[in-house]
Amino acid sequence: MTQTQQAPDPKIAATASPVLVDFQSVGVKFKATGGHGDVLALDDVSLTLAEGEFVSLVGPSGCGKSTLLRVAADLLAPSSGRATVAGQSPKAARLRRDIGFVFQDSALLEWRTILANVMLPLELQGVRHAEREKRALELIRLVGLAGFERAYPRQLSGGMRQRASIARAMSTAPKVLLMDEPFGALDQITRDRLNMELLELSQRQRMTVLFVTHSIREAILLSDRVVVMSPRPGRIRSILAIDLARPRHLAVRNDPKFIALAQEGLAELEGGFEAHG
Ligand SMILES: Nc1ncnc2c1ncn2[C@@H]1O[C@H](COP(=O)(O)OP(=O)(O)OP(=O)(O)O)[C@@H](O)[C@H]1O
Repeated sequence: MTQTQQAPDPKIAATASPVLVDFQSVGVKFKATGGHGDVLALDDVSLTLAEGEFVSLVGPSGCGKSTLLRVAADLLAPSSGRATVAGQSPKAARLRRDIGFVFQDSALLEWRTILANVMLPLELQGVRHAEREKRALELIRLVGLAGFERAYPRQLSGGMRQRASIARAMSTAPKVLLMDEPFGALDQITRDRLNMELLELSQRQRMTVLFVTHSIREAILLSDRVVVMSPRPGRIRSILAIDLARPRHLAVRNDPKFIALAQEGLAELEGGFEAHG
């Protein structure tokens, strides 16, 4: 295999802010099942996210993007290397509710109202009822769902459900938000709108976000850095620094700088395929 692995540019990785997510030579191997050999899903992935940074992972299907997120979320232990979140193990970070997770499917509890869904993590944390209701109502307003507190998930559109699941993930004021293709199932206009809202929210709350998407344009629109991964075994192929001014609006996609970055990102993705094939 002639795959090249560009070393991440230290200039873009280094910032003065503390490191919030740290992957050190992370490898994940899934054990053989039912006639299939072992699957090396991730190989030697090192990546750090500084506080307040928005980093996206892009790469072909099966390159290990979700696997990397699952390592940070303590849903999966790495086979080699280590990960820390907010200076502790992912498990400790999860128990302290320093991690918020948003999936592609909103994963809301259908039998609970939107308010009760958003309050759930606080309930598990033992926060008093009055306090958790106050916080949940604020978040519901923040994500643009005021008026739908008593609605059930099935009464909401896909975009509204994703807003609710973002509010729920933010309810414990996590230090790190992990988002796995949160807008992948939405139509383009709803997706654009939620991208704008997430841009604003992440800026305002100075959130540290690790975001998985298949769309290089979505990644560039939102991120400070875009990590391009190569096909299995997933490795970091290159890292693009997105030096577009903030606050950003959808119109930035017409900016020649944006177009050049999108071309570069696409070339990196295609290069990964060619090197692999
Ligand atoms: N629990 C598991 N057991 C065995 N193999 C797994 C398991 N979870 C993931 N894999 C394999 O690991 C590889 C990486 O999967 P992962 O879901 O992380 O990829 P991805 O980049 O997120 O893909 P997609 O873009 O399609 O969501 C894939 O080959 C997948 O089949």
